[in-house]
Amino acid sequence: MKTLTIRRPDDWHVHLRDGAVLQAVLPHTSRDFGRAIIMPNLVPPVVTKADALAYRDRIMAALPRDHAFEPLMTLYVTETTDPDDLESAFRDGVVTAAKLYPAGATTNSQSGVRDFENAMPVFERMAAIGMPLCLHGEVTDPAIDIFDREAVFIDRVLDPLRRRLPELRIVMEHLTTRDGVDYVSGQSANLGATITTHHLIINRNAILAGGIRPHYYCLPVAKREEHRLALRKAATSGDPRFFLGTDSAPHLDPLKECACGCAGIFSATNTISCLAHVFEDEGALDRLEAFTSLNGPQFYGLPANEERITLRREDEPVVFPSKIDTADGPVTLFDPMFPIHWNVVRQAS
Ligand SMILES: NC(=O)N[C@@H](CC(=O)O)C(=O)O
Ligand SMILES: [Zn+2]
Ligand SMILES: [Zn+2]
Repeated sequence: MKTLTIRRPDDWHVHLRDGAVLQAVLPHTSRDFGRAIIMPNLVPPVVTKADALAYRDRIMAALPRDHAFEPLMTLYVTETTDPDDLESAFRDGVVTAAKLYPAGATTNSQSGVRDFENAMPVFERMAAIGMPLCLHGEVTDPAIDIFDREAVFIDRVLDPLRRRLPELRIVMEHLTTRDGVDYVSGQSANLGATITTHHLIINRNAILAGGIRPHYYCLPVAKREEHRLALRKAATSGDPRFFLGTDSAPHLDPLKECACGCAGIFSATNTISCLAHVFEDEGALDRLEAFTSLNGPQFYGLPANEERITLRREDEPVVFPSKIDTADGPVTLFDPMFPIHWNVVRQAS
């Protein structure tokens, strides 16, 4: 039987939410991942050091006792973020990065930044103290086609910001296009990108296959097949600029299965199994560890996890639940639409 042992992965972009959903989804992340960058787009968002401390406490309180997991907190940048509070949160190790949402770009981004000029003092402080900036990289101009919003963001926002503040460390989150892969590949320093599991597996057809399929809708929206292929090449290349950020983003089923469904795909439960399938398909199982466990810590200046996990290729497909239950209702799990044979071997606890 085929097995693969790798350093314990980290998730460099995850939504854990709060309350009953946090309680239900956290074990799915903390079981397989050693650390994760925790997105701050709660309602209201995590904007101050005090908010981040309180949210971290709620996460730790929800953590199963036998899971060793470190949440790496982030602050949500607004036009009124206080650079001193942000610096203090970073220097005290309360937060690892700050997250910028263009206002209106995605779920709970209404408190985000409208005019980037107003966030420049925050970016300058971050550059000075070496604090990474995570970007939701899509323009919000309604005149721009939704499938072009990432590529236009790179031209209009990311590249000018990089020229103005080349020392600012930036992560282009959930990259979805060949344009993004090409841009990141062409930069020599201070730029990395996360790639989700689902963008390596689906293209935009999945959202509209025989009907509208809300559980394949996320932002940035999945693009054409040529973009998926570029993402697969980047993720499986071993290039240290690309690393895993699952963007596992749970929404209760009724909020997705409706006339104006929320964006977000919940994938924490089967992400590692899906990734092993993708890397095997690409003949790159030997580079899975770089993508899931080495490149991210290297970008963030952290040591790789010392623990290991073992994956085993089962003869029979591994069965995952189609939904998980929370006290607030069900959340549908990402279905990759192929049989999954790779399983994370669970240690008896
Ligand atoms: N990715 C998504 O489709 N949704 C995320 C927000 C985000 O990461 O943009 C969410 O919070 O639900
Ligand atoms: Zn986003
Ligand atoms: Zn996200």
